[in-house]
Amino acid sequence: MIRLQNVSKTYYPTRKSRNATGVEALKPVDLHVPEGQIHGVIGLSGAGKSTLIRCVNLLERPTTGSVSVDGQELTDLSREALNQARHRIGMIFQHFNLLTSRHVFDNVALPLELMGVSRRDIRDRVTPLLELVGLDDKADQYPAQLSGGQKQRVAIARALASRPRVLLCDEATSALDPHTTGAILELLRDINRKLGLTILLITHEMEVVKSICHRVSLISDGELVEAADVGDFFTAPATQLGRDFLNDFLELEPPDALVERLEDQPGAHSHPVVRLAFSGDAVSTPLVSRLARECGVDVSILQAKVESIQDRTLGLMIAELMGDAEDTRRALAYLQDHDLQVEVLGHVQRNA
Ligand SMILES: Nc1ncnc2c1ncn2[C@@H]1O[C@H](COP(=O)(O)OP(=O)(O)OP(=O)(O)O)[C@@H](O)[C@H]1O
Repeated sequence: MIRLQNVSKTYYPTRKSRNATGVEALKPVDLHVPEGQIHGVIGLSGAGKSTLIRCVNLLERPTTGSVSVDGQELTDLSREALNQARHRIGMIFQHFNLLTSRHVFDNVALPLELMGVSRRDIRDRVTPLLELVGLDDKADQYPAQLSGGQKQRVAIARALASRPRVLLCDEATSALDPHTTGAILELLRDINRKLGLTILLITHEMEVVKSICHRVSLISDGELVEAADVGDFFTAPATQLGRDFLNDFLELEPPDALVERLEDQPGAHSHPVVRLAFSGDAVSTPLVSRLARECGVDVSILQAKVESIQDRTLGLMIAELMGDAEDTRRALAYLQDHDLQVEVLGHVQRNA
């Protein structure tokens, strides 16, 4: 449904300064979001998320590459044809971008007015949309009279007015409290299911990815460095940045007192400290007793938790494996053989 090929964006100070050094916000990226999927792009501030999503509806014109939405190449279109094509691409923003002088009904009606739709057809379209987003009793209120969550609901209804095939969400919940964020994400999931709408969203919050995305891409310094189904990403991120996002989200870091004692290299009397992630059958395996029985190592659990990521269960643990060098080596091999993700955080002297 959305296909970016070789899309890059360099910002130059002025239109005529292409020979000057610009800011390379997006390096050439490829991205494919199939119909009906919710795809999240996550990254740190300044990574290029907004630039990427704004290239999809050409709010930013890419410096290179092709952008195709619903089978239509957008970069070749005339201004008028592009305006037509944009009716099929709704967008919502972090700060809602509502017109303060129009009440709720007229905010939602705006794109239809611009399309020249009759007043009667507008009523027939806007009324069920307000019901869909749960604001049918607020039609005559002004944005200033609404909460943040309600404003975003108006923005969602407005984005849906032209019956788009695709919805772009630019940090749509970043200005909302956690409870309201949950409600808006629930609404987006509902819309995705009911209308079969394809959604591309950008966020810096793992909670958003965990709650509603089917697939996620990680953006860093203008590059898409990792892409995975959400269950896989939360179980075994492929990059260090992915692991950092996951660990921050799960708040699973070794205690500070232990970090200070960690050494990179094993010593004659040190033990490895490991971070383990396990999903599927491994969650219900009596791991600790098996390591003791089969490998002869004792396991000191420093932190552990179990998370539900959509339909998967993810177990996480930080543990010290205590035994001689040969036994701990066997224990690490045992864990890897049983499909656990094992990261050795360092080594700690037993009697330090
Ligand atoms: N109009 C612009 N002119 C010049 N540089 C820009 C422009 N817009 C963005 N940039 C630069 O491009 C890079 C990527 O910015 P972008 O806004 O896409 O990142 P982001 O991941 O959305 O960040 P944030 O989460 O903070 O909004 C940054 O270095 C930014 O300073």
